[in-house]
Amino acid sequence: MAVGKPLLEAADHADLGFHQIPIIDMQNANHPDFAVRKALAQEIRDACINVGFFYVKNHGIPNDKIQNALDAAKAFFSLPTEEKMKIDTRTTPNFKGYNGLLMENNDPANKGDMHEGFNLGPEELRSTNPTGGENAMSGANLWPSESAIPGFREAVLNYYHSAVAFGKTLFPLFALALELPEHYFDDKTTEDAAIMRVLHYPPQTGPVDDRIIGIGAHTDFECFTILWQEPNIQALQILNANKEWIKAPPIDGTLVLNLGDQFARWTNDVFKSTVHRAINRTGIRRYSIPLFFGTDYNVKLEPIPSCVSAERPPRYEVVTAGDYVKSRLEAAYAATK
Ligand SMILES: O=C(O)CCC(=O)C(=O)O
Ligand SMILES: [Fe+2]
Repeated sequence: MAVGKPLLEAADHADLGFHQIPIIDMQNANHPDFAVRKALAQEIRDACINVGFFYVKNHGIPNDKIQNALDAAKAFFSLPTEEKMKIDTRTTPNFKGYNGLLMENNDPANKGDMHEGFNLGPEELRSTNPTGGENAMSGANLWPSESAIPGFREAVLNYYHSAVAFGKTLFPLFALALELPEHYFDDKTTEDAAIMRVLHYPPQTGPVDDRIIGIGAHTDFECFTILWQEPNIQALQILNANKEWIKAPPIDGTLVLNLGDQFARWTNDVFKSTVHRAINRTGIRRYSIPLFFGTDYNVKLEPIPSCVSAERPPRYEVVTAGDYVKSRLEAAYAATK
């Protein structure tokens, strides 16, 4: 176990053959005592170095907001296809709006993902970053009409804002986990660069083509993902270093937290962006709501000094967060075949 070791030493001794995903209690995320926050950051650090996934409990997102977002999702995906297609992602900049089954493909070895989704980003551009403003991911959200689905927008935005607020409390903890000043990411996270997806996975029963699953094997693009998954339905799996798929079942009262490529880039792979996929063979339709939180889109993903050494030289070409996210989205939407 890596507890207590300096950051790079812990990363060099990472144990990536995990079979279990830690559960971390976020009760003390804003505790007034620095030592308490630092201890929590240490727990997070070990999960980030060894697994790249953990569950969070006491995340503070109220249950009724989750339930209302779920009800909104169910109502939205029950709309007639032609209503949903009025907000087809392909008609908008930057993949907002609706994508139908198989319109996206997250694993280039596969044929397409067996889910449909509604995608949104921040409602307004509110960067205070000196490099802020228009960016690679700019573009308004595209909502279904209020008359087609009353209350959808409000329910989805209520959950979005709660999840963004929770996400904002995590950046200082990740900074402490990286032996950085607690507010290191503050000036890099001024615009809430968070994309959310409301997803519906139809059940796949009978013979299933292995190249058409709920969402193909992939890493996420941003710093971290806050994932709500529907209770009692097993679909999410994560890949360990021994190439074993480890189940990540929903656990009551928790959300899944996983790291994405932006953090792998910021940390020069000290934090792991772990491959995962979802397959719904339960016979029951499944809903999930991932929110992907990155650094401001015009910020460059440069490796932070505590994660670079003579033995660990920079591993990635430096690009802006926005260009990175956009290139990955373009690839996912181009790669259905
Ligand atoms: O639905 C899930 O459990 C996973 C979704 C996911 O991995 C994604 O949207 O990136
Ligand atoms: Fe993902």
